[in-house]
Amino acid sequence: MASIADYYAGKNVLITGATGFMGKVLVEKLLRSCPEVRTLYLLVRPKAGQSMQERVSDMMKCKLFDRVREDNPDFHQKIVPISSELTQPALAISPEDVERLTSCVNIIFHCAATIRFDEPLKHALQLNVIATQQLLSLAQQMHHLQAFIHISTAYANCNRRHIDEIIYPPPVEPKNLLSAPELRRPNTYTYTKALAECVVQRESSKLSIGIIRPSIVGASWQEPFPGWIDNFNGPSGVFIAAGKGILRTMRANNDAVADLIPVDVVINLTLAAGWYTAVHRPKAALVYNCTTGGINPFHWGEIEHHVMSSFKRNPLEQAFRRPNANITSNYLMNQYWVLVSHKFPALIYDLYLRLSGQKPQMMRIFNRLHKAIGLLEYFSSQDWEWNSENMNMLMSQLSPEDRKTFNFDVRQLNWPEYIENYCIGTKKYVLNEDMSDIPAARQHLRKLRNIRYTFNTLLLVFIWRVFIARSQMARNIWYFVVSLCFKFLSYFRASSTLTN
Ligand SMILES: CCCCCCCCCCCCCCCCCCCC(=O)SCCNC(=O)CCNC(=O)[C@H](O)C(C)(C)COP(=O)(O)OP(=O)(O)OC[C@H]1O[C@@H](n2cnc3c(N)ncnc32)[C@H](O)[C@@H]1OP(=O)(O)O
Ligand SMILES: NC(=O)C1=CN([C@@H]2O[C@H](COP(=O)(O)OP(=O)(O)OC[C@H]3O[C@@H](n4cnc5c(N)ncnc54)[C@H](OP(=O)(O)O)[C@@H]3O)[C@@H](O)[C@H]2O)C=CC1
Repeated sequence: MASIADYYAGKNVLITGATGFMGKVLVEKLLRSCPEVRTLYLLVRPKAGQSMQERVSDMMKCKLFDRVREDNPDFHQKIVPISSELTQPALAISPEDVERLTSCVNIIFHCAATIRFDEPLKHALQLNVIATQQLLSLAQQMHHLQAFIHISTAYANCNRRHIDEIIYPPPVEPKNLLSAPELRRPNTYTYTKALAECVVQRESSKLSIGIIRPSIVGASWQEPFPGWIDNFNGPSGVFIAAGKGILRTMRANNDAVADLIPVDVVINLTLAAGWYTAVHRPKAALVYNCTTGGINPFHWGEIEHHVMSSFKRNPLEQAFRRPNANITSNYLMNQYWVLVSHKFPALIYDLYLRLSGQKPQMMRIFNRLHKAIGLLEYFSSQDWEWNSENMNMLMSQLSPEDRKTFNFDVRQLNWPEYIENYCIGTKKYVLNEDMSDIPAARQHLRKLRNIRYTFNTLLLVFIWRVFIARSQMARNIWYFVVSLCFKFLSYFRASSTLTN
């Protein structure tokens, strides 16, 4: 049987969502590990005043593509951007481009989606469901299509505890989308991704389909280099906020499995699934739960520990406070720490900003942070069990060489090392901070520690003074404690003089 790279040789690949986090890693890996691939057609929209060509050229200049650039400086010749706005009728692809795509595309990777948890339902449906339906219709017109790979999420069925590699009945009949009475999901994202799976499954008699369900996608593990990450989504924003000393408490279950999956693992599995689907043409859509919890579990409590110690070793610049965050599943305890460790320092800092003639901002930052954290807590407070038989089956189908090149064996993942690289990745690639500034960042943390000691001492003295001034009993206790200390001191001094 052909190896994965041999299969992709000479193939025309269509990718949606190529400018996104996972799309970029997919494009990079295809170009690097399948150098004979013919053309990558990327459906891209103009955005923020940039044309689609400008966006794609900028993307290819990014550090992520350094290794590909080294291997083949002309790699951009294989990339053809196609203008498309997925929320428009017929995906807003010009008739000439439709003609071109239908005559040559061999495999489709559909990554585009809105992944915001607070997306208005109408827009989430438009992009995650209706655009998927339209892409499937386009796929059916393609004369040489061999596989359609849809990227879903492991949380599409998060209303269940145990999740098999099957498509469950939709939360509502997709045809009656806009009259949905209630979501029965924590957000519009998971709801619309569940609907999209049904829409995809319904075409599986006409197309060869694979559905990839990653859990919480994090920084790269190994490829193209460890720790690559470019956004604040999911845990990345939480890690950064904790590393900056802003986030000190969050509601999460220490003992619940943190089902993080490195982005390169997801992409390797996706490419392998594309190969398998095209070569074996399974009769029904195969679903691949792409998760770590059942294979190499790691828990939120352990993540907290490793994130904190990593940011103490490699601090972020200009931290607000020393990184020291705790997670708790207790609602009241969390509320207490929110008050003491978030709101109180924010108030004091905003007061300082006001007094120094600057605009207060900390309370606003905390309000946004609490909104974001509130949306994530559903996922960090409980666990799920995913069946990953198809992932294992796929691994068993790969040659030893492909198993190395397209490695998705998460049993080999060393979590502490991964988390360390992840935290360093957020520093280098999300915040664009230089590693050479670490000594200055450490110095800043020492300054913060001294400020805290001074503040705490002054606060203690102030409280005690107020207390002593008002209560005879407090004064008596104070004199008693002080005289006891003196007695102990003179006892130890006397006994040490005797022994000498
Ligand atoms: C106590 C700490 C210990 C650490 C250990 C414990 C860690 C527990 C972590 C738990 C994490 C659990 C995560 C579970 C997620 C599972 C989900 C299922 C997986 C998936 O299938 S999809 C991927 C997940 N999707 C997301 O994560 C999207 C969630 N985000 C949103 O929905 C919105 O961004 C949000 C949160 C509603 C905020 O919206 P809004 O206020 O409108 O802000 P913007 O998104 O427009 O962003 C504006 C601007 O701010 C930047 N930004 C965003 N977040 C942060 C941040 N945390 N810190 C700093 N800056 C941030 C953002 O990039 C934008 O910048 P621009 O320059 O682009 O304007
Ligand atoms: N990140 C995660 O933790 C997880 C992600 N997934 C799934 O993986 C896939 C990729 O996610 P991820 O890369 O993180 O998401 P990103 O938000 O980083 O990327 C989304 C992509 O979709 C494109 N897109 C959005 N709206 C449109 C539109 N109207 N027209 C054309 N393109 C559009 C974006 O293009 P543009 O640059 O123009 O905005 C971007 O390329 C999604 O299907 C998601 O559901 C699943 C599990 C976890």
